[in-house]
Amino acid sequence: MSVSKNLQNFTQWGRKIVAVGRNYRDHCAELGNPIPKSPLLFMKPPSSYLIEEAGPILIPRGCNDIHHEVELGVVIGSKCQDVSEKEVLNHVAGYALTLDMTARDFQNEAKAKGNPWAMAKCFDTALPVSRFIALNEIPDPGNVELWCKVNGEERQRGTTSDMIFSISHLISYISKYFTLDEGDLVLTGTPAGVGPVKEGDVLSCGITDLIEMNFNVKRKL
Ligand SMILES: O=C(O)/C=C/C(=O)CC(=O)C(=O)O
Ligand SMILES: [Mg+2]
Repeated sequence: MSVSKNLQNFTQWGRKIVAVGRNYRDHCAELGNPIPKSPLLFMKPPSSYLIEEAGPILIPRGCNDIHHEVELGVVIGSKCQDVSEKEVLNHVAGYALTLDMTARDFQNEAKAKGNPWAMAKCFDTALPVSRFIALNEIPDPGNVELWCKVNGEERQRGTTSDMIFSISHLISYISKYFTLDEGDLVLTGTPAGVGPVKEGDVLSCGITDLIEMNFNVKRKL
C-alpha cells in the first residue's frame, strides 16, 4: 500500500495500541502459561510510547521486577473491520521495533487476583518504540529475527516464524471484534528470554542488522 508521509509519525497520532500476549510457545513455557487457543489481547495507551531520543525507561513507583519483552510492531495503514487473513497485508503500512515493558510483579499480583493488567503494561515509558520501518525494509514479516541485550549481554533472540498466530491471523481476528484504524499499532508478542532490568542498566534491542535502539533505565522519582 502507499504510505502517507505523515504515517511515519504514527507515535504522535495518539491511536490505539493492541498487544498480543503468549504468542510464542517458548515464552508461554518460561512463564508457565498454557498455549492459547485464540489470541490473548490487551491494550497499551499512546502515553506509554517512548522514542529513543526522549530519555530513559522509567521503572514505575513500587515496581521491583520490570521485564523487557522485544516484539515486532505492525503499523496499520487503513481501517480494518472484518478483514480476511488474505486482505490483511493490504492494510499494513509498515512496522516498528518495540519493547513491551512489563512490571512483572504488578502483573503477577493482578493475575493472582483476577484483575486486569493495566498497572503492569500501561505506565509511562512502557512502550519504547523505533522509527517507522517501511514495508520494503521487511519483505517477509513472518521471518524476522528479533534480539534484546542487557548491558551488552544477549537475553532474547527469536524469530517471528515461531509465532503461534501469524500477523495475518492476529489482525484478521482483532478486526472481527473491534476496528483498527490508520496509525494504530499491533504488538505481536515476545519470544522467550524475558527478564528483569534495573536502574543503571542499558537495554538494547534490534531486528537483525536492520535497526537497533538503546535505552537507559532509571527509576521514576
Ligand atoms: O501471562 C503472563 O504471565 C504474562 C503474559 C505477558 O506479559 C504477555 C506478553 O506481553 C507477551 O507474551 O508478549
Ligand atoms: Mg508482550
